[in-house]
Amino acid sequence: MSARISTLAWQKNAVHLLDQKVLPAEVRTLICTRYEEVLAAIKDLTVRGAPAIGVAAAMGIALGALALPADSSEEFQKGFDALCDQFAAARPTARNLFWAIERMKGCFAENFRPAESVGSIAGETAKVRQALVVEAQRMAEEDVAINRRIGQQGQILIRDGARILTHCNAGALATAGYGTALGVIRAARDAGKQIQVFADETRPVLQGARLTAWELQQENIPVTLITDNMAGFLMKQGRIDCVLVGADRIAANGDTANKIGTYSLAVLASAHQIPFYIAAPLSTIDRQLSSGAEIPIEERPDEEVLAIQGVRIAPVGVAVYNPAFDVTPGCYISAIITEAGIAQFPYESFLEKLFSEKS
Ligand SMILES: CSC[C@H]1O[C@H](OP(=O)(O)O)[C@H](O)[C@@H]1O
Repeated sequence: MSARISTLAWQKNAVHLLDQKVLPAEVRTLICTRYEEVLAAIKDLTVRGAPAIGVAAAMGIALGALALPADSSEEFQKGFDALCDQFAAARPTARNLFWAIERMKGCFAENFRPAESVGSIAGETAKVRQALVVEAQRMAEEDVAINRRIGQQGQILIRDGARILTHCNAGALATAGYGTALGVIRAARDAGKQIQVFADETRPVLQGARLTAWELQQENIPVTLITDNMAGFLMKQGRIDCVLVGADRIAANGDTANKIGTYSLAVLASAHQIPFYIAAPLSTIDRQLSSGAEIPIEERPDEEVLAIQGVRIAPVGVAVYNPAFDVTPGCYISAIITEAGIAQFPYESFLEKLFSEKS
């Protein structure tokens, strides 16, 4: 077994982030001592993946709160709210980012009592600052436990000998550990099932080629790298038994936003009668959205399409379109695997049932 991949960690009032921009060529940790560094790391994909950016934002907010000026209760509250607003603007699609910020706001509200006098402000804010650190660390631990439960739930869908196609990276690197889609793969492996994975390279920034292939190799899980345009050919050859991917935001009707290219895979899987599975924690589900039409789709810098790891591959001046996600309608999704159980179409009722059973 490889050493556990440490995607992110809180250590001695600093946030340690495995720098995913340089994997697999280099295994480098970015040590953030200021919240601005965590914020920048979310924006530039140093840390990425819906659950991972949620936990990273929580740790970034806790880090920022340690340095908030507090000459008065109002100043401290305003500073905290501004911190949360900055992280909420980092990336628009992953529901987990906003879910994590809401958790941190709840922790603040639960622990902060406006000081009666200037003299007591220090004591008041010290308590809140520590509570936020504890909450961020708790979210990281909870995420790993949730992913393990997703793995246990989902592995029953994976037969012995299964050939699984995955897209992007929904592994330990996209979470606080263990992974969602790759968590199901780990659980199936641990249940003694012989599986093999086909990993889409996932343009433009190659999370599949650089991250999923590397992550599975660390644990000797058989993985074959393919380019994104090969998936249909393998399905036609009868070499894929199921598609298994993560998610960034799931609407109440099961419509799911995930890395660009996921929708194409879902349509191809449907055309070939291949099961198409989403693995995601309940914190990815946005019950306020009735359908995927309302999910904000992030558009990212042209440079991600124009170059690969800094090497230009397109002519200067060419127009670029770079949506980071697409939305797969629930009718193309065979099952949504969560820590509370497996939902199937029609998703409104199934997902509501999972939430009610969890609470
Ligand atoms: C377990 S969620 C992983 C999810 O996030 C990825 O997007 P990005 O790498 O841009 O953060 C991708 O959509 C994955 O499926």
